[in-house]
Order: sequence, then structure tokens, then C-alpha cells
Amino acid sequence: MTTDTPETVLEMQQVVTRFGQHVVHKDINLAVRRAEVFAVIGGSGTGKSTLLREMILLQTPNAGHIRVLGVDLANISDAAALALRQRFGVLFQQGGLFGSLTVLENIGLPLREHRQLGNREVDALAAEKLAAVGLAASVARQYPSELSGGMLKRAALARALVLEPELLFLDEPTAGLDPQSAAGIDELVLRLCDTLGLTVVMITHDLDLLWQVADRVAVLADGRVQAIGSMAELAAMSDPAIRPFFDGPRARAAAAQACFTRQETSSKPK
Ligand SMILES: Nc1ncnc2c1ncn2[C@@H]1O[C@H](COP(=O)(O)OP(=O)(O)OP(=O)(O)O)[C@@H](O)[C@H]1O
Repeated sequence: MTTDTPETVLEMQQVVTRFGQHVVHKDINLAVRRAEVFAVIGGSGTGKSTLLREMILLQTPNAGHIRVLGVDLANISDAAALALRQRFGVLFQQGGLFGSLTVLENIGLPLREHRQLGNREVDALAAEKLAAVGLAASVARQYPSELSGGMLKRAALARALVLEPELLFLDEPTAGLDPQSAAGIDELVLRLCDTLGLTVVMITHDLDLLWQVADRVAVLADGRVQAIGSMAELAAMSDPAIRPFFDGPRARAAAAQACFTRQETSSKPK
């Protein structure tokens, strides 16, 4: 049967999360479609990181259903969880690279853990990913402590991509970066999505990243998803839970820049 409905790669239904008496998620419902960049935004403490941890099997909600790549996470066996983890990549906010390993060894680590490959093959595949994220070949021999913040993010992204995931999770991918490095990450995420057909789920406060990269954005507030739409659709809403992301000078500057970039792109000869 053919259908025009986009395939759902991640789904949360009626998810409830509590820490003691504190109810963080009252009723979370969302669906991420294949090949889209889906962002989750919300004020501090609204439960974005907790939501991400639930999606990547680091935490279990108190109630509700989560399906990732067609797999129901409720009562998932250890073997099924191991198999599923190899189908998605995660870029953690702090990067999570091992300081005692070179960049190439860090990138190759998931291959050594999960694939039966020789050292040369592992190094070759890791070097491929190093290039794919825009890092020079000489960076391979460096240690994480020798890299800038932007380079660290790229190296960590290369490691998240090395098992050729279908789904990529990004936790604040531009946090702590200067504006130029952050803009480089925006472009990189866009390019990777285009070339690899990845589905991306990201948490970010970065308005430029949201305007430039996100296809759809879910706004989290008061334990629920208040709205889901493109940034342009959300910007047109008057809901008081949504306005803070679009009012104020920084929000307006990011929207204006996005509008300018779109005009530039559409006026370029094809
Ligand atoms: N392990 C935990 N034990 C107790 N409370 C927790 C735990 N993890 C998170 N919380 C609480 O749950 C709420 C949501 O936390 P979470 O880190 O998911 O929010 P967030 O939206 O990602 O915040 P921020 O944008 O500030 O990072 C917070 O009130 C936090 O204190």
C-alpha cells in the first residue's frame, strides 16, 4: 500500500515523568518524521533533557509509550536495547570524548565495540567521518584537550556518526561556542541531513540554529507539548507559552537573519 503520510521514526504518547512529588512531564505527545530535523525547546527545567534521556534509553518514564525506529521501549530486553542503540547516534552536550584517546581512536571506538573489523578498517572509517565533519586529517592524532570547542563538537559528532545511524540526537550542539563556530555547526548539521538523509532530534536554546536548521519545533511548557510547527508557524502564534521564544531583540535578530538567508539562497542561480 502506498501512502503520502511521512514515516514516523520516533513517537511519544501520553508520557508522564515524575521525580518524587515533582511531575516534570504530565502528558507528552509527539511524533518525529523520517528525514526531518525536529527540535525541542522550552524554558529551563521544563524537562527537555529528561525527554531526550527517555528517547535514548537512559531513563524510563513513569507512564506512557515511546517507540524509537519501530521499537517499543517498554520492557525492552537488554539485547534489543543494545541493537537499537547501534541504530542511533548521540552528541552529548559535553561531547563525551575520552581524554586519554586520540581523536581518531575516539571516533573509532564504537566500531571496535560493535563491529568485527581490523584496526586498519576501523582507522579508515574513522578518518572518513573525520573528513565528513570538516576536520583536517592532522586532527586525527591530536587529543581532545588540544582542540577548540567547535572542533570538539565536530569530533564528537564524527563519533556519533561512525556506525552510520538512522537517527541522530543532538543535545545543545552549539552551547558554549562562539557565534562563528556555532554557525559552522548549523551548516554542518544541514549538510549531513542532506547527504546522509538523517533524522535529527535536537534540544537547543540557539535561535539561529532553530531558524536555520529545524524543520519542526516542539514547545515544551507546563509538562506538555504546547505546540509543534515550523519556526515561522510558531512565530505567528499568540500563545503566551510560545511568545517568549519570538519576542525580544535576540529572537527578532535570528528571525531576520533566517529571512535574509532564505532570500539569498532563493536568488542564487541554480
Ligand atoms: N535525576 C533527577 N532527580 C530529581 N530531579 C530531577 C532529575 N533529573 C531532572 N530532575 C528535575 O526535572 C526537571 C527537568 O529537568 P531537565 O534537566 O529535564 O530540564 P531541562 O528542560 O533540560 O532544563 P535546562 O534547559 O535548564 O537544561 C528539573 O526540575 C530537574 O531538577
